[in-house]
Amino acid sequence: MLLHFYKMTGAGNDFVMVDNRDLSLTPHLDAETIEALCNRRFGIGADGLLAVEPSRGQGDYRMRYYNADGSEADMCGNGARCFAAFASALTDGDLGDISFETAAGLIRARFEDDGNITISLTTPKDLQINVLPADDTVLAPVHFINTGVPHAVVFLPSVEDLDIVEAGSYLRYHKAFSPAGTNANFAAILNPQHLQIRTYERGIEDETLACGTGMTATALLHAALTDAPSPIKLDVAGGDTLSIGFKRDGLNFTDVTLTGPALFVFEGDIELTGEIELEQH
Ligand SMILES: N[C@@H](CCC[C@H](N)C(=O)O)C(=O)O
Repeated sequence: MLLHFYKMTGAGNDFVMVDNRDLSLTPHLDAETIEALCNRRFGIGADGLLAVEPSRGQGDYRMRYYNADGSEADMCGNGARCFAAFASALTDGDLGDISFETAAGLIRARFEDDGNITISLTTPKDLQINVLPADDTVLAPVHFINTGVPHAVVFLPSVEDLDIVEAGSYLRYHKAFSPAGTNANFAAILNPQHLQIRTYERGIEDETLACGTGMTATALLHAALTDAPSPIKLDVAGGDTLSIGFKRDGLNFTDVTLTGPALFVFEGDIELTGEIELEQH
């Protein structure tokens, strides 16, 4: 079977995008196939795959997100911006606001005049300060919040030279976060409203160049710990700077937004047996 796909990137977090509005792809979107499509040496190469599906009652569409290892996750922040642009383009949208269901809840997307996209996230939950103490691997106390998917967050004086795979995989598989595991974020405070962040992602099992729900988790925990006001900007490993907005009442956060880019990279067809045939333009 020949699968038509699009490749998009949200601040360096990259995705295979497929149109499954008629649900004809559903039998083909198994974990093994998704892992093969996301493989960077034998497939298209991506951190994950996003499928546009019909709404089941709430919103204009349903967003399905799969990590590069084929596991399905409840939410993806960078993916949600790419999903909004892709779904809007598929339906010749006028780039007006759209909304879509995710397993984490309803997400709204707004297309900004500068080309960025702002998504409104679901209300974060399970905020915990000092879940784990500093030790030889993570070097500072570990905090936690679920911003659609689980995130551990560690604030350090610098994240430039940190071994993210070592520290990230340690937290990702730590018994404190089992059985679901967690994504792991490491951030340095540049000024009260500006952070630098690096993220190890569950399901990719490596550092990614950006993680939207991870940026959100880190900004909210930073605000909870320091009283920093909204918005908070974050420099990500891919080179972009994104912005998190929120309202806060103590440790409760509402009206959480993530603003950043979503870009088309290329489109093509791939035979699901493995041969890639790119379209000529
Ligand atoms: N890259 C995403 C998060 C994707 C899900 C994550 N890997 C998980 O399994 O929890 C983002 O931009 O939020």
